[in-house]
Amino acid sequence: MPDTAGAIAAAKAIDALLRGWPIVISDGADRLVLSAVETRISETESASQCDEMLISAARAATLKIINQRAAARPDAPVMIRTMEPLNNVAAMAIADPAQDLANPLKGPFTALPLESETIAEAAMILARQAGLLPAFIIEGEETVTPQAAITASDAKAYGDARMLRIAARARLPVATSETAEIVAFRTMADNKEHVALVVGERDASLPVVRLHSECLTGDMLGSLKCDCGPQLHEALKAMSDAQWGVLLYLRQEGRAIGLINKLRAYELQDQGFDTVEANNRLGFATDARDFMIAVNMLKLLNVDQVRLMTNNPDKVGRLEQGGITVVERVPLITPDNPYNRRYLDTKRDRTGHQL
Ligand SMILES: Nc1nc2c(ncn2[C@@H]2O[C@H](COP(=O)(O)OP(=O)(O)OP(=O)(O)O)[C@@H](O)[C@H]2O)c(=O)[nH]1
Ligand SMILES: [Zn+2]
Repeated sequence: MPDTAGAIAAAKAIDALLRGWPIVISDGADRLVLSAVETRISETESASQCDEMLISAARAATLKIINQRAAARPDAPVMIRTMEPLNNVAAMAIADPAQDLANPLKGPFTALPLESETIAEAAMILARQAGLLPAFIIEGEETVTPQAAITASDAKAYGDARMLRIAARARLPVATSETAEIVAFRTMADNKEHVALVVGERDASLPVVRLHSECLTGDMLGSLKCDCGPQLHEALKAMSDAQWGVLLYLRQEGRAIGLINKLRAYELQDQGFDTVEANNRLGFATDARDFMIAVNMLKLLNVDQVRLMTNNPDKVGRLEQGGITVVERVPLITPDNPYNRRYLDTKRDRTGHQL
């Protein structure tokens, strides 16, 4: 059964974090009151200073802070204390790797024992779901009033792909096919409007299917840094050439770290890091996408066998795990250019793309 109460608590917590309000995350005996560094608003002067922060393992490694809790897993978030109280600007410099070159000297810090790894990890999940940098200020219980309360396990209920349903469908003639239908999905677990375009007339043949993750820069602005725009158009053309096909337009911008964090990753790429290193340095997984959303969209469309257009074997594996049979993988190779060559090389060499 989908966890409705958990999803509601998570949605409220994410909303509060985006507004700069403190939240409380609890887990059994432990609780932590925290605000996202990026949006934190301090209502009173006394609340504006802080000396404890929760940061990602990757960020701690970059700042050369060793997790001092012997039992902690190497990728567990790290709690730090600064010598001097910090204001929001100084806290942001600790949180954001983009400022490292301009502002290399930070600290000294002490790593504190992490009372609850589960709470710390829940905070990291909420930051990613909110599209915020995964860095938090620990607030004093007596100085702030939390605006949302959530348990660590509720954080994991957010985005539960099972809560998806078809909300609207309509004919949508497009440039590559006059017989296309758009199907929009709604989920109460997040506020993302995922969409499918069913191209052509459904028949007994296996559909060509493309899972396309949102890329504002590539899809809309013609960015040359990635292959998304050309892949989108190539896929639509392939679907009209075949008898029919289904394009899923998944609202997982930046491999699900959100547009702003993706642009932060671009800033790091301008400094020399590749797409994988940039994600990791920001404190995110290399690929944070949840393909169960795609699985459930296909099931709601009564599509359970596909010819999948992708170069990414991980997409094939994740669809199969969800119960969709990938009868064939159809490569989707688009021309490279001087701006996306390194990105494509990294996909081939580090994330197993067959390019
Ligand atoms: N975080 C991050 N996301 C990126 C970057 N470049 C592109 N993206 C995102 O990556 C996603 C690309 O998704 P897809 O083309 O569906 O997937 P893929 O894993 O490349 O696999 P293919 O099916 O072979 O294209 C989009 O959400 C883009 O916004 C980057 O440098 N950093
Ligand atoms: Zn792109």
